[in-house]
Amino acid sequence: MKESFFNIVAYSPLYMSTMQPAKILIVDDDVDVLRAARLLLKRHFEQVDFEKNPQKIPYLVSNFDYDVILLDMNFTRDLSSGKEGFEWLDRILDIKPDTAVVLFTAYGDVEMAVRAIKAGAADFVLKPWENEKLLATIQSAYNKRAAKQDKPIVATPSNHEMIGKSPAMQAVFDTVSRVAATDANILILGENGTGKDMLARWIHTQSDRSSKAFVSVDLGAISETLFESELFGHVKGAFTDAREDRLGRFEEANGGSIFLDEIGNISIPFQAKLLTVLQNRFVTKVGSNKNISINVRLICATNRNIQHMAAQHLFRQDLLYRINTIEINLPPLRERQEDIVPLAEYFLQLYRDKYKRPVNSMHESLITQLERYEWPGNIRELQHAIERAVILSQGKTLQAKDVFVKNNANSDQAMDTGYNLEEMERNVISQAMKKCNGNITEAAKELGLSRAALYRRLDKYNI
Ligand SMILES: Nc1ncnc2c1ncn2[C@@H]1O[C@H](COP(=O)(O)OP(=O)(O)OP(=O)(O)O)[C@@H](O)[C@H]1O
Repeated sequence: MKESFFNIVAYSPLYMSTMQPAKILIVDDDVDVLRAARLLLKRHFEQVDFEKNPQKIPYLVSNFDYDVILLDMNFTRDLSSGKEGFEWLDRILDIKPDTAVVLFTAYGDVEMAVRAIKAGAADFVLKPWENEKLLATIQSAYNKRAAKQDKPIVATPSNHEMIGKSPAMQAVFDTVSRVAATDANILILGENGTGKDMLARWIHTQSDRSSKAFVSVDLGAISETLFESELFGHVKGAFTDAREDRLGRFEEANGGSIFLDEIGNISIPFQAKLLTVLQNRFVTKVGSNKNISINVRLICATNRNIQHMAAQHLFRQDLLYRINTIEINLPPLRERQEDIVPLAEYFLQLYRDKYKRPVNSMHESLITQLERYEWPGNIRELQHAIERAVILSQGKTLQAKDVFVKNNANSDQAMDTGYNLEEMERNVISQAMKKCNGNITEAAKELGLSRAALYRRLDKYNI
């Protein structure tokens, strides 16, 4: 069948051993979005179809058993209200009530997405998306559906190898090898970008639960109104718009692991609710009085000084005792210098292959600068810097100027002082990140931005 971005291209699954057994449909009227999302998803999921025209949705949903539908909220008829998204969500759920619908949402439409979740959508993803987040969201939506249908649940794919030859990282790996197979609760501490999420996934894959779900929840991104419904689920009719029963994240993770990221960010009342669930080992859906027992391995993470928070009564000491049976500290990159070059080499290989660039080595002066720089955004910053440099590089050897654009290794004065607005925004964000030692939540506060908005800009500027 000829490939065209205006029609569905193929309904036949591609069977590959590394593929996840999910059938995905993407519906969006933006051809570039379709193209980019499909390119990414087809590397991970067995069948990825796409459709530009939403009118075809009823036919497709009735005839093909999609696990997950990635649905735009606005098509051309009505550019920004999201009304069409709601109508199509309703149609899909009328035809196949158990389809997991993930909404594509422009930044600024988050309130609307929250309403959509209450109306039965599985989740939402902000456009432009972060690849890892999009993959994790689709995986999680698939797992939710699989759990309802008794289908096999798959672990979230991890794209990367975990690098670390420094004594600090060797000690971390040693701890992980001893505790992964136990069911001990683990608390991972570390600045933003130090690899907490990656380590949590790694622990899961090393555990006996690896064939079951790994469910990641960013507690910092869940609004207070959605907290309980998101974590514990709700029953049909629990509130206006609750048109279907909703599986909570704990139930979704049953048998596997749940990763509660940014645990230091939840309010005291929700800390109490979480503690009750962890103590009793059952959840109660919003609107129900039935207890559902859960069997999950708990991994939590935070970039905040949680002991200090507990001392100041900002975090419940009893909850802290529950979650930190084993505490793992991921040191900032500046404290594990031995890892900088191996990581840079690893990312160089990764992006050279991904973008098919000729570059294959790093100049000595670049190595010196990499080791001298403080890396306030830690591994994420290094990864983005190398990715950008590989894309822009001309020759076979990566030079210092390719990585440290207008920014010499250690100094703040190295920031560009021109009047280009984008450059100025980039510089202000870099400075805020430095000032807050790479802490996204604090930098976002400092800049008057939401975390999501800051993440988008960090991505945009490859900071
Ligand atoms: N040891 C490592 N080896 C290779 N890549 C790594 C390593 N640690 C982290 N990364 C990569 O760095 C990026 C940031 O890691 P991750 O998201 O796990 O950090 P984090 O501490 O959870 O960040 P945040 O607190 O901001 O959510 C990811 O792309 C991850 O794949």
